[in-house]
Amino acid sequence: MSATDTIFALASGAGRGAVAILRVSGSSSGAILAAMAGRLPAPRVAGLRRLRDPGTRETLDQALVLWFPGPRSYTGEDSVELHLHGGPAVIAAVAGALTALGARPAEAGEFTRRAFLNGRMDLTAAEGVADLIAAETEAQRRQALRQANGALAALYGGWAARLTRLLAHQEAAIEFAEDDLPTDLCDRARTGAAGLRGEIEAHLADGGRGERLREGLLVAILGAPNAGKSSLLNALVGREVAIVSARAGTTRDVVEVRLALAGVPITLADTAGLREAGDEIEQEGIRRARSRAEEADLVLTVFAADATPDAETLRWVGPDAMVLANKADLVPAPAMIGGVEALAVSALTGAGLDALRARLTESAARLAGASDAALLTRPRHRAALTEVVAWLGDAETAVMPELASEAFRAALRALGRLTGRVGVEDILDVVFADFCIGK
Ligand SMILES: Nc1nc2c(ncn2[C@@H]2O[C@H](COP(=O)(O)OP(=O)(O)OP(=O)(O)O)[C@@H](O)[C@H]2O)c(=O)[nH]1
Ligand SMILES: [K+]
Ligand SMILES: [Mg+2]
Repeated sequence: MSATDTIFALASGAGRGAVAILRVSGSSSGAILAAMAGRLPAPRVAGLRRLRDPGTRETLDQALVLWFPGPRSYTGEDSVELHLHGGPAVIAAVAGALTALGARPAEAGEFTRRAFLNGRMDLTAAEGVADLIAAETEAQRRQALRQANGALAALYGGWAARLTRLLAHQEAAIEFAEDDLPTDLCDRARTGAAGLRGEIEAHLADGGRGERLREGLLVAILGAPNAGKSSLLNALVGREVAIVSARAGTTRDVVEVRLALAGVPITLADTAGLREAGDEIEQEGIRRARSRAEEADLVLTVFAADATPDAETLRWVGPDAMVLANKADLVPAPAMIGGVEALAVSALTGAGLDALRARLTESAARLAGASDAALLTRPRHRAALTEVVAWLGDAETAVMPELASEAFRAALRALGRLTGRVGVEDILDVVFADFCIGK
């Protein structure tokens, strides 16, 4: 598999459709299009063409074709789009012709990988493209689109440029210590490092919202047997997803449903009622309930209003929990449980469920909702930036200019791994631009 092959792939969804789009990229794209369609249309303007089999000259389809000469294409290479009639036989015939003309099927992500390699986007933008395709909700779409359009690339690219400048200053201070360059270069680098570190730390202190929005929230419903957990799950999604019965210990496995609130995808998990008794199977269910609750971004801790709060469930009253007093139709619900305000609800009558939905929506928005800021979205981003912060701290406290220099270099490498680009040439450019050393 060579990166210089001409590749093709179905860009539209698989199966029957009105239109199917085959995308071709690589240096032979133009020649392949000419062999199949005759005259090339003007760049980036759709043209109607008969596509012919290169061997038999049989017409395979009448198609709209587009010609994108590089570098002004998605991949940066010469590219072609074929808008075909969307039947499987048409697609297969045209794909066969493309193969006969020397193109090969693309691997997963290969178009975007080429776009990255050709400098059309940085790594974070490429990730944004992947997220955009995977986006299930409005808020996810917005976040992914922003990243695909280069919001993180711009932010991190700006930091890399500043870091490069700091390194250049530091290097100049070492190299030209005898010359009449400003003697406070080291101090300036140190101050600059502290400023940059502060900005990156502020970016990191986002409560994990971007990552949570990308992955979706996990909300676990926890409580004693018969508190009404499964009834609540069903009432919240408006379907009989989980089995409800008057027998304690009905739910054994974790039952999960997907929903979206505030544009945030949520997995709502109903779990086995917490208690010491029960058979082996129920105990395994309870173990799973606890482990799901531990992973959860938010726990709905459910008590039955007509029962004394049990110690087992009271342990799950905390800062990441929302306390519910269910069965409020039976008795007046306590205002507080375990020292925390309890929301009175009834899965049976639906009372309080609107308030619960509003509280959940609020939490979803707070934990992961859409933001105008460019948020980091992957653990990879967090790890790299945390490393940059540590190196900047080292640069600030370095006892020798050479050590500060090394720390700046390491910070730049970490940032370069994040965006997928960093070069020594950049550093040389800045040194010469800033100080006119050859003069
Ligand atoms: N009156 C009243 N009954 C309810 C309410 N919610 C649930 N129930 C009843 O309480 C019983 C238990 O409900 P479930 O939803 O199965 O309770 P659970 O917490 O999932 O129970 P386990 O799965 O056994 O842990 C059923 O008979 C429900 O009909 C409510 O708000 N009011
Ligand atoms: K039950
Ligand atoms: Mg249940």
